[in-house]
Order: sequence, then C-alpha cells, then structure tokens
Amino acid sequence: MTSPHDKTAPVVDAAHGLGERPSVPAARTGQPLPLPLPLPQPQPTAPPELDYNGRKHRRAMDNASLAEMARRIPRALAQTARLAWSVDRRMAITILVCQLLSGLGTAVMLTAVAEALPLLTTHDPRAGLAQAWPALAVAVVALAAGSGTWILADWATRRLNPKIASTADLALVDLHMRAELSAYDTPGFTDRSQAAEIGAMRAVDLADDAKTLTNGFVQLVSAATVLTSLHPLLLGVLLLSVVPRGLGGVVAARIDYRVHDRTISARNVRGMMRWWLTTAELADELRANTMRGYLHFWYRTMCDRVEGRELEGARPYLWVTLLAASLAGLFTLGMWASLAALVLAGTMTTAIAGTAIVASQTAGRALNSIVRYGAVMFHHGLYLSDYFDFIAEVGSMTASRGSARPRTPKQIRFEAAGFTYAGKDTPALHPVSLTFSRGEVVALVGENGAGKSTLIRMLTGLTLPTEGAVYWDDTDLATADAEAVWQHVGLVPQKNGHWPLAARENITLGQPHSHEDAPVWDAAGRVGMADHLRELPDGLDTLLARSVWGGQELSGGQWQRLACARAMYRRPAVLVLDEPTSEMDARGEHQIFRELHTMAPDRITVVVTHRLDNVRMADRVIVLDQGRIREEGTFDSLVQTEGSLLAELYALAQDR
Ligand SMILES: Nc1ncnc2c1ncn2[C@@H]1O[C@H](COP(=O)(O)OP(=O)(O)OP(=O)(O)O)[C@@H](O)[C@H]1O
Repeated sequence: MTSPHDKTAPVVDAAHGLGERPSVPAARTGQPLPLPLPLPQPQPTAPPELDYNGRKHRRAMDNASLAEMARRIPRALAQTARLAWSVDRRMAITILVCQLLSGLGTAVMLTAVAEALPLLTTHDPRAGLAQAWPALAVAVVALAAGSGTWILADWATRRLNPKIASTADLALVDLHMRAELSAYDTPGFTDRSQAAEIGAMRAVDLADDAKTLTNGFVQLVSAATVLTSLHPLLLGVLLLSVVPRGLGGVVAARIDYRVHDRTISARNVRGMMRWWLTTAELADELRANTMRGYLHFWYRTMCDRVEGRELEGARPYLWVTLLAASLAGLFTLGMWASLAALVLAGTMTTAIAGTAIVASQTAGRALNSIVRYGAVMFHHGLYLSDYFDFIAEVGSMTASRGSARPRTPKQIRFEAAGFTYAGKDTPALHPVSLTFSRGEVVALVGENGAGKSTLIRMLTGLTLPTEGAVYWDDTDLATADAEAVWQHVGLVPQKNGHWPLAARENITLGQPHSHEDAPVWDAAGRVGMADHLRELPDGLDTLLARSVWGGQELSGGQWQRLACARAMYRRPAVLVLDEPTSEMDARGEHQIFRELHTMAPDRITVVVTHRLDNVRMADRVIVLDQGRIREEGTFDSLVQTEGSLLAELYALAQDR
C-alpha cells in the first residue's frame, strides 16, 4: 500500500482522474508530478477543519494563567490521589512516604554539605577532610537514601499505573454498557464519551506525573528551608535565580500544548480515516470504486495540516526557551555576584555561599520538574475532569428502573404506549394499544422509518415509552429491573455484533454456559451452520476474527445465521428478530422461518421483515406507517383488502 508520506506516489489516478492535481499545502509543493495531467476537472475539496472535543481544552489552555494552573493542578493531584487510593492503598502510601523521605534526604544532604564545606576550606585540606568526613558521610548516605526512596517510589508507581488505567477504563466501558439507550441520544454524547476516554487513557501516566511533580515541590521546599536556615537572604537570592526559569518554562509549555491542541482534531480524524483506509473491510469498495486518489489526497492534506502546525510552533518555542535560558543565566550570574558581594562584605562565609550554589542547583532541577509536570498535570486535569463529569452524567443514566422481576410473560401489552426520541418533535411511534401473546408469531411490516425497531425496543424493555406503558403480564416495565426483563429476551438486531470470539462463545454469548456442547450444536443446526462450524480448523474453538492471527472470517449471511443461533440458544420467552435474514440466501431464510414456527408455542415471537413472502407464516401481521398502526390482521386478509399498504408493498415486491 502507498504510504501517505510516500513522496513518489501519484497524487491522482490518471486513468480515471480526479482532474487537476489537488491543491496541497505549501509543505508539499515543489514535488515533481509523476503523471501527465488530464483535462481540468473540478478540484477535490480539502477536508474541512473539524473541531473535535479538543476545542474546550484549547480554550482552557489559551486562558491558562498561572493562577488558573495553580487552581487546577491541586485538583488534578487530588483526583489522582483519590484514584490511587481506591485501587491500591499500600502503593499510594509507599509513594507518599517515599516523597517525604526523599525531601528529608535532600535537606539532610544540604545541611551536611553546609557543615562540611567550612571544614574543607581551611588551609590544611588533610586536617579539614579528617574533621569533615562524618558530615560528608552523612551527605553521601542522605544522597543514596534519597535515590533509594526515588527508586522505591518509581516501583510503587509502576504497580499503580496499570491499575489506575484499567480501573478508569473499566468504569467507563461498564457505564456505557449499563446506560439507558436514551443516553446515546443526548446531544454531544459521543464527543463527551471520547473526551472521557482520553481521560481514562491518560490515567496510565497520572501517578507517574503526579509523583514527579510532588517530588519537585518536596525538593524545592527542602532546598528553600535549608537555605533560609543558613542565611535569611539566601531565599530571596534563590527565588531570583529560579523565577525566570519557571516563567519561561510555563510559557514554553503553553506553546507546546497549544500546538498539541491545535492539531488534535486533525490527528483524531486522520486516525479514524487511517482505519478506514487500511482495513480489509473496505478494501474492495476503495479499489473497485477508484477512491484511492481522493482518499490519498485527503489523508495527505491532514498530514500536512498536522506537520504545518507543528512547524509553526517551533519558532516561538525556540525564542521563548532562548529568552528564558538567557534570563536564567543572567539571574544566576546575579545570584553569584550577590553571594560574592555578601562574602566580600563579610556577612557570609565562603562555605555558606558554596552551599547556596549547590542548593540552588537542586532547587533549579526541582523547579524544572514542577514547571514541566505542572503543565502536564494541568492538561491531564482537563481530561480527568471530563472523565469524572462523564462518569457522573452517565452514572445517573444507568438502567436502574425498579425492582420488579417479571416472570416469562404470557402476554405483552402496549397501553397507549408511544415514543419520541430526545430532540425530536414528532413521535417515532404514536401511542398504540397492542397485545402480543405466547404461542403467536407476529410480523411487523412497514416502510423505512415507520417505527418498527422503536416498537421492538419498547416491547423488550430496551427503552421505556415516553407516553403510556408497556406491561409484561401485570408488570409495568417502568417498574421492573431491566436485567431481569432481558433475561427472558432473545434479540436478533438489525446490526449484530461480529464478536471477535470463538465460534462457541459467539453462540453462547450472554448465557450461563454449560460444559456441554450439545445445545450449541443444536442451535447451530437450527440455522444451518453446523456443517460449516465443523469444517472450521478448530471447530467451535475457532476464533471468528480474520484480523487476529489464526482467526477465520464468515460471510455476511453466515454471521446473520450465527446471530439467529445465539438468540435460539437462549430459548427465550420473548424472541424478537429485526430483519434477521436480510443477507441470507433463500435456503437459510427458509430454514430460519421454519424454525421460528417450530419454536413458537413456548414463546412470544415477533419478526420485523421486508421480505414479504415470509410474512405469510406469521399468525398476525401489524403494518406500521409513519409511527402509526395502519393495518392489523392475517397476511391473506390484508393482502386481499382493497387499498391496504401491505397489498401495495407486496405487489411492489412481486413486480421487481
Ligand atoms: N436514536 C434515534 N434518535 C432519533 N431518531 C431516531 C432514532 N432511531 C430512530 N429514529 C427515528 O425514528 C423513526 C423510526 O425509526 P425506526 O428505526 O423505528 O424505523 P424502522 O421502521 O425500524 O425503519 P427501518 O425499516 O429502516 O429499519 C425514524 O424517523 C428515525 O429517523
């Protein structure tokens, strides 16, 4: 495949040409055109500037003053500490203790150096060394202990990081799976979900960054305390030397992150497109419909956009870091000059001045960590707050309705039950009153958008009606425990999962699975898949995912058969199939409908289908039209009724 960065790749396909060479950003101009230009045609439009969920944070970063950062960073640290505490208290305590010990180590080391230096600066170095060695030994031990505690803290962080990351991720995934379906319909849900996902992904570095940042503070405080105790003036001198470095670091970090945020939407969209361009699923369509030229141009434009913005950031970054380093150099020079002046004036000994220089080096390193990791934590904090906001939002939208646990229903009743999707003015289903009885096979028919899927979501308790009520026998689904309702449901949805699991799990998924394979083979046999599954390299153990090494792929129709097998394996009291045979061959379709009939006596069966020949086998047909029940009766009676919608649709189907 041609890499998006392959400079020799043709810009468009000449054979069918997109026309002129697409306009590409300046970063790529000047390349030789590899193919002759065909006649001018309209240029392909460049991908639009999409603003992703980064927008919110870009504004936050733009507005980030020192005060704002100082306000947010402690919150991010507190959130990190809360997460760490919740996943592994021992490791959290280990890190805390190590931080304090490492600060203590620095203080002891600096004090010992201050003690040793005057002894070493006598006229007789040998005698000085003999006197100074205990203090020097203390300094070395303190230094070693400081390093030891740092290594221990590092180990504890490494144990904590993956736990924090997987806990955050699990919480998010679990919430998605437990949320009411209506949560997905709230405006901006996907954006917020993605921002929260970024928060969960960043959680992997949280403990590490928080540790480095807090260690910076501890070191700085230790150095400052020792310096103040040596000479009160030294604290001011230290601040003079570190403040310009700190300010420069903050400005540089802001430039860095602004560049990062300005490219976030392009990188996100490019990442998504990359999947589309490289997946086998779309490889046929991409080639046969000669989409490569435009898609290549599109992808390259995105690469250029990212590249261009990153290059734009390089120059200001250089100037700011140069300025900060020069100022820091000047102030350090100033600090040395002040120390020299103090020594010359006799208000400070040379030894203390030497200690001040050592301490200022320690403080400088600590400040670098604070600035660097402060900016990182600030940025983490933005996404972390998205994560916690999303958890709170979706947590309040989980399917916790009531405690009633309905038994296998003999009847399902719609009592003036209707449904309007959030943000819509017209109901997808106007209030209807209907009854579905055990032993009956009901077919739902209607044109696209008539409300069939909405009706079956209400029937199975996936969504609650926004008007009226749905009863399973005497239980109003609004008062029932959703999981208890779904235990009686077997659903073949329009879009079913091609689960990257073994064939066996693809059939037993969601069921308490016995060690027996007989029921699995029985379900596979009912949908005509038993022979095919037997021929797979590892039978029921075969992984059904071509993208995974050793995995096998099924055809579209075979996947649908497997989804039907999954629903039949459950032997549910309420069996609902939404266009279960749209991709199946005639034999598969016939077999599924024959099985539905065989299984019908023990359950309520509802089938949505556009294949009207199959509707014959239903005991009752409900025809929906624009969210209303238009007709109801047996297939034969409806087809023979003058002006019936079913008769019209059936005639159209025959006329193909
Ligand atoms: N999640 C949703 N949010 C908003 N509107 C929706 C949603 N799902 C469906 N609708 C709208 O509700 C109406 C009924 O949709 P529904 O999916 O129930 O139709 P359908 O009869 O199953 O159609 P099809 O035969 O195409 O599957 C349509 O106008 C559709 O646009």
